Amino acid sequence: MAGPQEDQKFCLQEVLDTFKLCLSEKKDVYLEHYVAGWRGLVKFLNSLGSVFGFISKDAVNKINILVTYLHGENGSQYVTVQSMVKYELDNELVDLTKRGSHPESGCRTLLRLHRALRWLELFLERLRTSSEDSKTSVMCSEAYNESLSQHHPWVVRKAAGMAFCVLPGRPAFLEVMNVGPPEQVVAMLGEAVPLISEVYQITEELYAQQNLLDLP
Ligand SMILES: CCCCCCCCCCCCC/C=C/[C@@H](O)[C@H](COP(=O)(O)O)NC(=O)CCCCCCCCCCCCCCC
Repeated sequence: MAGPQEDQKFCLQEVLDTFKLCLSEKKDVYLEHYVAGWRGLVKFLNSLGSVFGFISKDAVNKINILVTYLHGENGSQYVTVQSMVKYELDNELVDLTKRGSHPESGCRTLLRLHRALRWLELFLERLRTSSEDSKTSVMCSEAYNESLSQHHPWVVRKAAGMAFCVLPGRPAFLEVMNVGPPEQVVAMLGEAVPLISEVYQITEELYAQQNLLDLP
């Protein structure tokens, strides 16, 4: 469950470490580490202030759904994203075309986080390559418009846009990552972005193969 962890200080290294642990030797994605990565990111979001509360609340809600499966009686089926997809599809536990008796399947829940991971990848890449005076709010909304926003209704897009406006400037933003001087953050981002991108690609291919990219 999302415990007091979310109140602790964010550290980019920790998120990097969890995403490193995500991939098995045969490139399966471990759900436990995937959700741990998201927990770390939620900590970051919480440290930015209550304006982001509606976003972190939704992320925590989704993390908790997945953790409940992971620790539930069929937890062994949820060890990797690959095994989860197979198990839920084989047992008809996914609403495929419209919301029905399985509105909170692991597959549809993870898909929401997966789409947000693409936003993260685009945003962090912009942050990494930006100049000192670049605006985080612009980088954030560009990344959002290229990815996640397509899946959000107008009202959510509007609220997200308003929240982006109060993001701290680049120097303060890099500082909250608790890595050290900006050059060090940039170097760490150089390590983190490809990792995040690989986890994203593997999940994307799996979902595309199984026709799961539009789950309601
Ligand atoms: C750094 C600034 C953070 C800005 C976050 C950008 C993402 C904006 C997402 C806006 C989501 C609004 C909340 C509602 C979402 C739901 O409607 C929607 C659909 O769910 P449903 O189908 O169950 O109804 N949910 C979602 O799309 C999932 C959103 C999950 C967002 C998690 C965002 C975590 C951000 C972490 C920030 C880390 C910053 C990087 C630091 C290294």
